[in-house]
Amino acid sequence: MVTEEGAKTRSKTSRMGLEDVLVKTFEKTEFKDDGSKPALDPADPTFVLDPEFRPKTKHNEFLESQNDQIPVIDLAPLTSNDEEAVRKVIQEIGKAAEEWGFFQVVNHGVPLELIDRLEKEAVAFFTLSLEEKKKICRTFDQPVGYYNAELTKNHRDWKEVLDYLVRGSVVLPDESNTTTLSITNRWPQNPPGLREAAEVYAKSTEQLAYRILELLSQSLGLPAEYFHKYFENHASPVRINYYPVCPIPDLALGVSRHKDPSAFTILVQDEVGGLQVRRSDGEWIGVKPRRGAFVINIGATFQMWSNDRFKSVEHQVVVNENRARLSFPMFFSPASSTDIEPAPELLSESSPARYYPMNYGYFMRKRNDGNFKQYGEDIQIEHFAVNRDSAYKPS
Ligand SMILES: O=C(O)CCC(=O)C(=O)O
Ligand SMILES: [Fe+2]
Repeated sequence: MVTEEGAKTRSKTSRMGLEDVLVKTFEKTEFKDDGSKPALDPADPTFVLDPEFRPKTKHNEFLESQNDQIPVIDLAPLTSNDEEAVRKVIQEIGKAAEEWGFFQVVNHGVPLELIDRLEKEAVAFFTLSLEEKKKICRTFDQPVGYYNAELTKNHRDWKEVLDYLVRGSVVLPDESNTTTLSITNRWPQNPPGLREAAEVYAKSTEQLAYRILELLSQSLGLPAEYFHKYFENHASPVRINYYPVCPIPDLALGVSRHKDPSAFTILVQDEVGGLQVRRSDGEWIGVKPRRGAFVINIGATFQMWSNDRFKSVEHQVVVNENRARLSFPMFFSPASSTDIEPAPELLSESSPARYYPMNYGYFMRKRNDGNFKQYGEDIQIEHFAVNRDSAYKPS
């Protein structure tokens, strides 16, 4: 429900461009200010999805055939001097980004202990009382911290989150560059070790993200550092997702179907399972948990940069009645001032640009507006497609 207050804050949001910071939106529904309630109330009808959006397969159902699994890519050769093996990794990554838009990486250099440590701290945090967690509740002026009322594509998610920025803080200009907004991570007092575990995890994941960025560029035949310049002021968020046990797992989703707007997302999931990817034939394929592996998925930004060679693919999260689930996505995103367009080096007469340039900050703002049904269309990069009769076509 969007209240009058929600409408007010929405326009404030547009003005400030807060969405540039967080990939997902915030403060779209009001908190029930009742610390004694569970963080998610199964009696709340907003969790019940229309039949067409409900999950078709369970969190722990996976197809057996290897051909039905998203590719698993071993990054071990990157630390060797074996150029041929590195070339093979680049090729595999490019192929996975083109065919699936999703892949897993192993031997990636992020120590397993960092993941285990963050999992332990995250469980300690999310099992605190709602009242305690809400002490660092996300607000408009500080869109980082705890939240339990997120919508994805206008559907309520069965999840709690703790959002923070990889680089700790960011100063954002507003649209007219006259005022700035300073956002700084907010950490709970309890558990005392969460902050450090989260910060170390973010730094280590950021290094891996740069490595993946380079490999993706190389697979397109571009220099490894081609896209680095867009990330100098990146404000990529990490999201600690906690999906509590859900008494209505056939009716609700942890995260409804969506595509990420990031360049790509780099995610660790625990052993419970629940992430599902929509294959080109429409089938939802479960991503089998692999201890310590990172799941990488191409976001809208890289699809555009690659002029549709890479695919940004829909995914969703299925919850279950027996076990809570954790996942830690980092949405590796360019600075909000970046204009995204197909890389000119990839274009030719026979392969012209499929998109008009799109400002990343603008894209994020519009995505946010789209989450309020009455305010805006839920835009996708397709709205910037050259052959579409698009409202966003430059005049
Ligand atoms: O929890 C997951 O596995 C995926 C979460 C996700 O897709 C998102 O937060 O955008
Ligand atoms: Fe996602």
